[in-house]
Amino acid sequence: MNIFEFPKKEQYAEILKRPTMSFDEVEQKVRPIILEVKEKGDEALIKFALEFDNILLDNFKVDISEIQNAKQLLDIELVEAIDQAFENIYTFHQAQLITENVVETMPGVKCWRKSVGIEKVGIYIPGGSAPLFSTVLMLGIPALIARCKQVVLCSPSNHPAIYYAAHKCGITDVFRIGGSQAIAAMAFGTASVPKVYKIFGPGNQYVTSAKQLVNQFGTAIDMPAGPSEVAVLADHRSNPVFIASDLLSQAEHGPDSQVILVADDLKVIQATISEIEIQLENLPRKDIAKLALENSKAILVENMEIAVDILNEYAAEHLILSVENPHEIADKIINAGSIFLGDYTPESCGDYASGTNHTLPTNGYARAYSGVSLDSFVKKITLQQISKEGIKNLGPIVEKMAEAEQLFAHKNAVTVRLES
Ligand SMILES: NC(=O)c1ccc[n+]([C@@H]2O[C@H](COP(=O)([O-])OP(=O)(O)OC[C@H]3O[C@@H](n4cnc5c(N)ncnc54)[C@H](O)[C@@H]3O)[C@@H](O)[C@H]2O)c1
Ligand SMILES: N[C@H](CO)Cc1c[nH]c[nH+]1
Ligand SMILES: [Zn+2]
Repeated sequence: MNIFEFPKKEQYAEILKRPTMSFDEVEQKVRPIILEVKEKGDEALIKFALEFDNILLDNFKVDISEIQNAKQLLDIELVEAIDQAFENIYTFHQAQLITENVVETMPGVKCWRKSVGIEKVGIYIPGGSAPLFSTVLMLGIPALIARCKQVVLCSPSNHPAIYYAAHKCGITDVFRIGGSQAIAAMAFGTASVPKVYKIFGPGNQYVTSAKQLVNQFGTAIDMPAGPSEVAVLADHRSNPVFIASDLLSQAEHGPDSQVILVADDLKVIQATISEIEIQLENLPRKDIAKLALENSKAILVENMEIAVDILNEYAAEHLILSVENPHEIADKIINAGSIFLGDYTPESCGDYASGTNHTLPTNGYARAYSGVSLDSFVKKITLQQISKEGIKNLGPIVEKMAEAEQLFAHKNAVTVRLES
């Protein structure tokens, strides 16, 4: 992890570059996969499962009995942990249900909205290097609350915890398919896999690029949620043991993950880097984490104002504010997927069980995108009703505007009513 001391503003972009492949580079690999699945359906899925996942499957659909009986294969403590995480995530997302007000914009002109769950959704659960069953909860729970009628789940992993979490969320359409081919299968549909309207879920660069590509063919997506990243802001009083553990928690996701430490105290940076070396040795995924650390940076700044500038430019997926006054700093952050305040809020808690969603925008997309929430699974339909009194109040305004746009049929739709 290289240290950059007091960088100038014009150096920020170079220092904060992500280690991911360029969009064109990944797209070149992914586009042919997508097109082959579109054209050949299940036949292409069988070929790619063998090529990329080394599995020979003739049936991708997971038997319902495997989903119903998965709990029995899990250790009881894990079942209890999943159950509690389910409760917390459910509670946080259910609180996002809002009652829409009917707004009277002019006397007799009433406008309102209703939320409707997207009928058919697809959720991708990463499973290439680790079976991320927590992601089933993060996507399955809001889909359940939104009352999406059909939820299709694809994952390259057949870990029973994925199936147990799916069972808890009422998901029965589960397919053992991974990577960009899974995204294409859900976008276009195949003989085995139903076509959906919107695809959700994190994944590696191939998965993320595939989502962006199928979006061009007309399937909606949540957002680009690629290789995990975290930025930590520390000050003189931060605990290097805590910070090192937080940085490593995201570094272990994959070699293309990135972690960033910003601090106004060189001693804290140095102590954190030493601590990373110590903690790394005990991690089973230390080789992966080491590679991610090669892409990672520590930045020494003059003060917290500059730190905030850098963090807003970086737009981290996760931002931990391990500082004396985290609320004050959080108020100044405008670009981040999810913010963790104080010394006792490790990002891992948001990854699994505090309640917030862990499917978040990476690679700087937090400048414009939000993470997954209940809203991601619903459409808001606007409704309006205008009374006879209302058309008298609003009609002349619409007539005037329609005439100015030279759209006389528009004007007439009002005029015939005003004259009736
Ligand atoms: N942003 C978020 O919200 C978030 C949340 C959780 C995880 N993640 C990220 O998800 C990712 C999970 O990655 P993963 O690889 O473990 O699992 P994954 O399920 O995303 O990808 C595995 C699939 O990639 C495909 N693949 C592998 N090599 C390929 C190649 N050379 N060409 C084409 N396809 C190939 C395979 O089909 C395989 O099934 C990590 O990067 C992690 O950081 C992000
Ligand atoms: N940190 C990931 C989001 O970037 C989510 C996750 C799942 N399991 C562990 N972590
Ligand atoms: Zn994580």
